[in-house]
Amino acid sequence: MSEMLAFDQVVAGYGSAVVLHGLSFSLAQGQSLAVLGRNGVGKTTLLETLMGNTRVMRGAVRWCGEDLGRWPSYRRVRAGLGWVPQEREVFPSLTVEENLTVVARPGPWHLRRVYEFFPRLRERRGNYGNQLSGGEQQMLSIGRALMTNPKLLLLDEPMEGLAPIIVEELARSIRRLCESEGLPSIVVEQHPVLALEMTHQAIVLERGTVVHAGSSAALAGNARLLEGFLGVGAAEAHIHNNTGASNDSNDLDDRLA
Ligand SMILES: Nc1ncnc2c1ncn2[C@@H]1O[C@H](COP(=O)(O)OP(=O)(O)OP(=O)(O)O)[C@@H](O)[C@H]1O
Repeated sequence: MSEMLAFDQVVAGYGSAVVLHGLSFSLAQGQSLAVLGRNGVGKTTLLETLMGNTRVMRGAVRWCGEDLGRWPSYRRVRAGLGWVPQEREVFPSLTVEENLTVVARPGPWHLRRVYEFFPRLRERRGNYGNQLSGGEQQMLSIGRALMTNPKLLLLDEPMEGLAPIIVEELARSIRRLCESEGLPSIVVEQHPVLALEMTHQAIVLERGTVVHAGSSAALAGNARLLEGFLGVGAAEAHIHNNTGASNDSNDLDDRLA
């Protein structure tokens, strides 16, 4: 499989502060990646570096064979990087529909298709950004990234602060984007079990470097590694298995409202 993305010995940070210390990994075309690690190890900084928001001191970031070098963020969006920031950054004084159309770029994703993918957004099309629940805001943030017609979605803790039933629904949507719509993601997540279920490959960061890289399925099945790298014990798996992976859409509607 050909390479889609590679970080090659990247040293990067903010001002004089170095956060990524020679970080390397590569991702093949069509593959989704979970980026895992404890607090403050550089997961968000990896995404910020991909979007051109950090100072890269050494190394290279290659995207579809091109060295991104000093490309500004807007050029990275045009090249196919779809940024879904941790803060969601929905425009509060624009309607759902205006939030979507204001960033539209030509391609297979358009308003109708985004509404088909997230019917909830169609129902809320006339509501302002600040009138939405957390789950709806996250759908809008992902929908807005889809409207830029990306080749890769960058999701920074997409499940943060959401109710378990919404988390499961969003996880299904993100999986569906990759499996049915051919759109892979990089998922930065605090919940490793969930992130591993949503992705093909996984890397674990410690102090700004990669300390483990492999398939998500293999890591999910290795309790010793999970515990060692992330402190994830049987407790999290138990909690996760009880988050209500329900298909009850009425239940979901209630929780989204
Ligand atoms: N804009 C910034 N300026 C200076 N330092 C920053 C900035 N953003 C993050 N950092 C520092 O970089 C380090 C890594 O932060 P980062 O947000 O990438 O970690 P993370 O793995 O995503 O953690 P978390 O899960 O807590 O979000 C931290 O020490 C953080 O304080």
